[in-house]
Amino acid sequence: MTKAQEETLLFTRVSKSTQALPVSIEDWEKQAREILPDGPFDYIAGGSGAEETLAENRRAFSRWAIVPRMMRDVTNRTSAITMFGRKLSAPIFLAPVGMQSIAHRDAELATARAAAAAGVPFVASTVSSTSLEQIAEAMGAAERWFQLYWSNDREVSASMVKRAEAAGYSAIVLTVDTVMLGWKRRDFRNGYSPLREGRGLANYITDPVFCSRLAEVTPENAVEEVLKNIYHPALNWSDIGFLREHTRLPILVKGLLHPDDARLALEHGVDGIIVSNHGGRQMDGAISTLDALPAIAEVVAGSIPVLLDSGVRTGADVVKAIALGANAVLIGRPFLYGLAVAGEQGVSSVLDTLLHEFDVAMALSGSRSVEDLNRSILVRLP
Ligand SMILES: Cc1cc2nc3c(=O)[nH]c(=O)nc-3n(C[C@H](O)[C@H](O)[C@H](O)COP(=O)(O)O)c2cc1C
Ligand SMILES: O=C(O)C(=O)c1ccccc1
Repeated sequence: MTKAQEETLLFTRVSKSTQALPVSIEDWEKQAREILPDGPFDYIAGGSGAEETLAENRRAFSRWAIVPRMMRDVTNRTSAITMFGRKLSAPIFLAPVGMQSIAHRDAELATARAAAAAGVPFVASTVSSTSLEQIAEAMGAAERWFQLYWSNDREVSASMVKRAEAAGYSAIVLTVDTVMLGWKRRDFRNGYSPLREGRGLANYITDPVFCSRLAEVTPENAVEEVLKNIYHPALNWSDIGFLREHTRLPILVKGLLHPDDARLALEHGVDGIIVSNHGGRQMDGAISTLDALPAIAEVVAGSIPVLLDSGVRTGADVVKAIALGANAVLIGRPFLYGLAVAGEQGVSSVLDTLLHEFDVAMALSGSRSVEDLNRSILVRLP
């Protein structure tokens, strides 16, 4: 980029920022709080228990400082990566988030369109407000993965995975940290349960196997049956074998924090790991993901992709996670705040900011590519 081009970029950004849209995630969150009722806002923003892990996820990023390198000619740089043989424009994904209609009426369709436009992969949740086929249609050929919540009735799991494969999803993300729902005080206080409200039914009531299990397909019956399946404490490593028999797609497990579990994931032929504590919404008191990452990256040693989520908010956060061994990161709440405040445009704006921040952070830390980022530019603060 020439100096003139850079000035133009900066100038457009400055003139754009005179519009009403927020610039920082903190500001997006503030506006979302103003727009949304307490129930949905607290459901999105909150964590489980005393919300210690929720806070710890952010603190962990502050405990690492970037020690940037200079004089490295960062004119020609790229944030592109390759994962499962596919080229992605940046190491940034939208995390699976269910029931997006609680944030905005356009729900997942708005998010999926914004993701497709930005070239950022979208991970569709099992408990989406719109079906995986509708989401696929909104995305055209853009990269999408499907997140599976295991069902006790595993034929339901198999059916959803088959549908995802048919609808052009290119990986399956099995979430393993939610065998039951986390203990969320804010939701008890607000008496709020979007699942009970029937916000996450779309993939279930469009599923032939799921529907065949209902005496009659009514929203009430569907909600009861979903609640029965969402509680699946029997989930264990042997279930990976069952999934493998039903799909040719790469299988990632989401929610690992222990290096011994990473070892087991490799033994069971998993294709990728997402280091996650569910954004501090499941096991409160759990280790932050940034603290859990190095030991897992060491076990995996580059043999399969390792992704991280929970607390990623800025371009510098992305640099830190990658320098500590992640191949990519996912963001959850930030895009939801964008969605709540301004629908598709809000998600686009949050993504645009994060992608540019990452590019600037990479360049200013002295890196030309994602592969250039490593431990040598980080120090752990006392
Ligand atoms: C409102 C909400 C709904 C979520 N729903 C799902 C879900 O359906 N499936 C899943 O695997 N994770 C779900 N998550 C967890 C996210 O995928 C992700 O792990 C987490 O939001 C990352 O942390 P962050 O919000 O700090 O970026 C949800 C998170 C939020 C905030
Ligand atoms: O809210 C969540 O974090 C979540 O993952 C979830 C899980 C099951 C049903 C609804 C939401």
